[in-house]
Order: sequence, then structure tokens, then C-alpha cells
Amino acid sequence: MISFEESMRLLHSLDVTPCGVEKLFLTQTLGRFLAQDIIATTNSPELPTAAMDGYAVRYEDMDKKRLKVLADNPAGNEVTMPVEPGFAIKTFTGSLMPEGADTLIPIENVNLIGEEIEIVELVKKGFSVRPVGENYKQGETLIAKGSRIGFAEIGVMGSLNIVMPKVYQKPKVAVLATGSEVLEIGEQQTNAAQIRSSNNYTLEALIKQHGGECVQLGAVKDDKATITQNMHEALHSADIVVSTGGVSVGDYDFVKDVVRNELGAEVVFKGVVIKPGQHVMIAQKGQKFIVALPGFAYSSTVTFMLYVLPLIYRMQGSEYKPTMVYATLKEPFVKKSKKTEFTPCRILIEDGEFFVDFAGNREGSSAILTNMLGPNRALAVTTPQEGNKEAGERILVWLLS
Ligand SMILES: Nc1nc2c(c(=O)[nH]1)N[C@H]1C(S)=C(S)[C@@H](COP(=O)(O)OP(=O)(O)OC[C@H]3O[C@@H](n4cnc5c(N)ncnc54)[C@H](O)[C@@H]3O)O[C@H]1N2
Ligand code: MOO
Repeated sequence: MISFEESMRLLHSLDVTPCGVEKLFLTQTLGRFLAQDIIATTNSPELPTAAMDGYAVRYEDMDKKRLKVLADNPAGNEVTMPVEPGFAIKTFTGSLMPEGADTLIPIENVNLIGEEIEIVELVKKGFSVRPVGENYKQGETLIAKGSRIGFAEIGVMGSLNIVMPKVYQKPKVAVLATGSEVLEIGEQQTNAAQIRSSNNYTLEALIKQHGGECVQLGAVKDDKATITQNMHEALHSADIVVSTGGVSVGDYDFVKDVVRNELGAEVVFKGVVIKPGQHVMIAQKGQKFIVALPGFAYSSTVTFMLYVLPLIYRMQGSEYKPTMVYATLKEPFVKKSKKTEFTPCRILIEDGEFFVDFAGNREGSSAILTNMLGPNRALAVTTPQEGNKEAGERILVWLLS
């Protein structure tokens, strides 16, 4: 078994080929990863622009107290008339500032008397004028290649008239649950030893949540030939093949042998000093990866996040960066092993500080997935050297939401 740090080092040293690139209509790119830098082709705004409704004036005319209003300058209007000394042009939020004017006096600061304004409250030079390039300057890289596209990225690309951004194609991740006791949803139960699968559904959800496309293979029995055939076919249709179950030491744990001996894959590592998930195995075949996760529901979920998410992100030209914070324990923490441990917990924010407790946690085996239900879920991460901790001590926490 290797240490957690060594497993991460090996994972990050893998040569991961990014997926191909495609162009999609702007709003279809939500959640995808950019395959191009987004560079401002113009200044924004391109010309000085009014930020309020009011009167465009020359600052040096402010002391004249009364100015004649020359014209109206609504937004969208290409203003041609300049503001001459002693005059004002009525100008609205979003209108270009007329030539000659450098300051905008808001409507609230003047009295309109016939065709003149009387300035009742002075403003500073340049007031309410958005300068050229206030938003961004021509040539600036606004969004880097590899960024995940969210609402702000969509809006900024819209403002740049980018109709079809280039994004990475979704990595295809095949999911296969193994276990003769495992039933898929909807499948008829025929004996009491059977259990419903959760793993392949949890993993499909995680794949989709992180930008991948799931090739759902369902559940298969602990049969070497069936597992071999499924994994073999999955290697043709997917970039990453993920299995659950069959990696520990039982007589029917065939997955590890299939990966090693039947698929002809090169094992990167098998076994890590972590809890849960110590039997996890990663192998590579050409540019494809096989990640064999333990069967327990909590183990397969945590190990998927640790070892598969980084591959999914790298295939989309990005990097998986878990959000880690230090939080203060509200209650004692009991270290269960001399491994790197991932303990489900709840994060609380009180007066701007992070706290953590284990409220509602069920105690038991790595089969318990319900400890990850609900909002504010997180994982406390402790090293093999760390022991029990008292309430009030700090602990490293991986935020999941
Ligand atoms: N003698 C030993 N026994 C076990 C060891 C060990 O080192 N020596 N390790 C334990 C640990 S730790 C883990 S983790 C598991 C991992 O075993 P496998 O990956 O071979 O998984 P299975 O035995 O196939 O299943 C484990 C457990 O999970 C349930 N399961 C399986 N598939 C699903 C699914 N799709 N959805 C929900 N639950 C699933 C299965 O019924 C088993 O209860 O081995 C320990 N044993
Ligand atoms: O290594 Mo297992 O996943 O702890 O229960």
C-alpha cells in the first residue's frame, strides 16, 4: 500500500490527453470548460458613457449655476452635437457622453427652469461618467482557457458577441457496478441476500455534476468473463472506465485480476493507506484509464472524488481543486485508524467563522452513504499522524457544496 500523498503524486504525474474541442451556441455552454482564452476585442465601454440620468456638462461650467439645455441625448443615440461652454445636453443612463462634456449632473441635483437648469448641488469632475475600458480593456484576457463556464462567463462572452465559444467535449466515463448481490433499480428481487445498487447512480450523478458524460453499464454479477467483456467494451466507448466492487481479497473479487491480467492494462497503483477506500486501483491502457473502486457505497463515492474527478477535469483542460478550509471542532473528533481519513461531517458558518460537527452521523462501516445527505456536508480530512481531537481544536475540512 502506498501513502495518500504518493497516490496523489502518481495520479498527477499521469499523462492525461484532453478531449477534443467543439463549438456550441453560447447558452448551451453552461457548465462546460472553455477550450479558448476569451480576450476582449474592444474596450468596454468603447466611449465615455453616462452612468446616471442627468445633464452632461463641462466641469468648469459648474460655477455658472445656470446652463442652457441644448438637446436631448437618449441611450442608443449616436450623439453628434458637442457641449459648448455654458451649455448642457440632457443625457441618460447608458447614453454616450457628448463631446466636450466631462461630467454628468444627476437630475436630482438641478431645477429645470424653462430651457435652463439651475445647479443646486455640485458634483466632482467626471461624476457619473463611465470611462473607456471601465469594464475591460481591449486585448485583456478575461476568461482563461480551461475555466468552467458559469453565469458570469456566459454574460461576459455575450457582451463580447461570442456566439459559439469553443469548449472541450465531455469526457466519457463508463460506470460498471459489480456484485452478484447487487440489483439495479427496478430489477425484481428474488432472494433476501440481494441489495439495491447505489454506486452506479451516485457515480453517474457525480460524473454529470462535473461535466462528464456517463456511459451507464449498470450492474453485473461477480463473473470474471462478464466483467472482462463489459470492461473491454467500455474501454472502446469511454475515456475512463470506473468499476465498483470486487477489489479486495475475497474469492469472488475478480475486478482486480481482470484489470491486471485480462485487459492488459498497466497498473499505476493498487492500495492506498486511506479510510475509506484502501483497495482502490488505478490502471492505464493507452490514453484510457481504468479506476476500480471498492464496493461500499461511501468508499466508492469518496474514492471517485479523490481519483476520478481529477482525471475528468484534466480531460476538460482544467484542474480539480477541492475547496479545503480549516474549521473549529464543535465536538471531539475520534480518529479511527492510522490512515489518511475522510470523515463525513457538517460545516457551519457562525459569525463568519467555519465550525464543524458530526451531527446526525451514523456509526458503522463504509456502507453508509446517508452521512453525505443534506446541505452543508463536508469531509474532515486527517493525516495518519493525527489522533483524536478535542472540541475547539482545528481540523481540515473538504467542502462538498
Ligand atoms: N478480509 C478482508 N475483507 C475485506 C477487506 C480486507 O482488507 N480484508 N477490506 C474491506 C474493505 S476496507 C472494503 S472497502 C471492502 C471492499 O471490497 P470490494 O471492493 O471487493 O467490494 P465488494 O466486496 O464487492 O463489496 C463491498 C460491499 O459493498 C456492497 N456493494 C457492492 N456494490 C454495491 C453497489 N453497487 N451499491 C451499493 N453497495 C454495493 C457489497 O454488498 C458489500 O457489502 O472489502 C472489505 N472486506
Ligand atoms: O477501505 Mo474500505 O473502503 O475502508 O471500507
